[in-house]
Amino acid sequence: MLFHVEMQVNLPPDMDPERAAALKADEKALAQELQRAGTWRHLWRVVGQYSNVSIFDVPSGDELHDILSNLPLFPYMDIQVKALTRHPSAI
Ligand SMILES: O=C(O)C[C@H]1C=CC(=O)O1
Repeated sequence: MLFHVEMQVNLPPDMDPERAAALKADEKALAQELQRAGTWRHLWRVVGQYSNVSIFDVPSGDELHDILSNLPLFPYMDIQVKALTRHPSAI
């Protein structure tokens, strides 16, 4: 199943910079592992925002929830998910 996921990152302005850098490095490593595995199909930056638009390919919403809730930045993100299905006019 494909899912369209928007993640808005809201790190507290007073977060320790070393803690923020460590979270971002951990997030990057996991994001790249999931991309290599074909699970995180697309990852795009939204211009002018600390947010991304992503496409995930996972068997179920439960599995997507597990992945998203285990992201290091999860406690600091607002996430919106849309399940996708094939458009009848798509070629
Ligand atoms: O930067 C972001 O959009 C948040 C998150 C998603 C992938 C990653 O490395 O960080």
